[in-house]
Amino acid sequence: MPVSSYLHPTAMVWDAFELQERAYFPDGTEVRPIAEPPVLPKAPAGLRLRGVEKAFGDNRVLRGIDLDVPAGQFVAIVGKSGCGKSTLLRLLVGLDEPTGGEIDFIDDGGDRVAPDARIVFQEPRLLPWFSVADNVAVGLGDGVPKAFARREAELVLEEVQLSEKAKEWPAKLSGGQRQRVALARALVSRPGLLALDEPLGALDALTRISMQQLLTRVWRELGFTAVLVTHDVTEAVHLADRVIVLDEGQVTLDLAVPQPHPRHHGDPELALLEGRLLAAVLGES
Ligand SMILES: Nc1ncnc2c1ncn2[C@@H]1O[C@H](COP(=O)(O)OP(=O)(O)OP(=O)(O)O)[C@@H](O)[C@H]1O
Repeated sequence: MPVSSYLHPTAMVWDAFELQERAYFPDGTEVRPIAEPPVLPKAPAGLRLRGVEKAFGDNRVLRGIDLDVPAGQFVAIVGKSGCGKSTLLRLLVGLDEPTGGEIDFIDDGGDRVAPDARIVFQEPRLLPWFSVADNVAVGLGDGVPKAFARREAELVLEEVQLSEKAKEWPAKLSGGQRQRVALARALVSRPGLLALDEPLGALDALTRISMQQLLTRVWRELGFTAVLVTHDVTEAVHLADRVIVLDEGQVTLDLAVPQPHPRHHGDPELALLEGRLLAAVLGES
């Protein structure tokens, strides 16, 4: 039996790439040596939440969330401090379990698919003893051949416009650049869903605007589903197709943002939406 013929085809391509050996698909055809490894093809993953609850002891943080997010949509979640935004995000990416209800990942046709999500936090959480490229490759997990991981890291660093820093140490980067590395690490496995927990919250105003533009571009190019938690309603309406307001663990407003990209600061229609959102967050509507 040909070596590796029991492996998943993608794994065989990795083998061929890493070991420069002959590898075969299950039908016996040889895997051609590849100069350029493929970017992992992934479809966006939509979400279906039904009656999602989360309690910490007596503290009922999420109280029956029902939500449908179509594959490829960009959703922002805003709300007062402590209303449960980060808790909801942690449930979506599997960092915590709901105490009630169901969370399903779905495809375009509404069929359930395997959970496939990554998260970016406010702090980049990079490994200081790894280069930028190696930090990004961490996002592919263990057991991936080094040469393949290196190439994928290079590709995604190009997407976040940081190729020239691939060999640099994280300590040598600016705050915005570190956050771009964290974004690249989350995207390198081409997740179906990207969760963003205040990822721009620690950046200065100008860097924040350029990161918003970068996020929009990367989302449009790669096509994943995005769920962004932010305190900033201006940021929410600039990035998202739809903004959800959470209050005491319940959805109190679900607002579409139909404006096409690129969106401009000072756009009066966006300002109107910001006003509605702010009123809802403050409980004035
Ligand atoms: N691991 C935990 N154990 C106990 N309580 C928790 C835990 N995580 C969150 N909470 C509680 O859940 C509530 C919601 O917290 P969460 O971090 O989701 O709010 P948030 O809306 O993201 O707030 P912020 O905008 O300030 O980040 C808070 O009362 C918090 O104390």
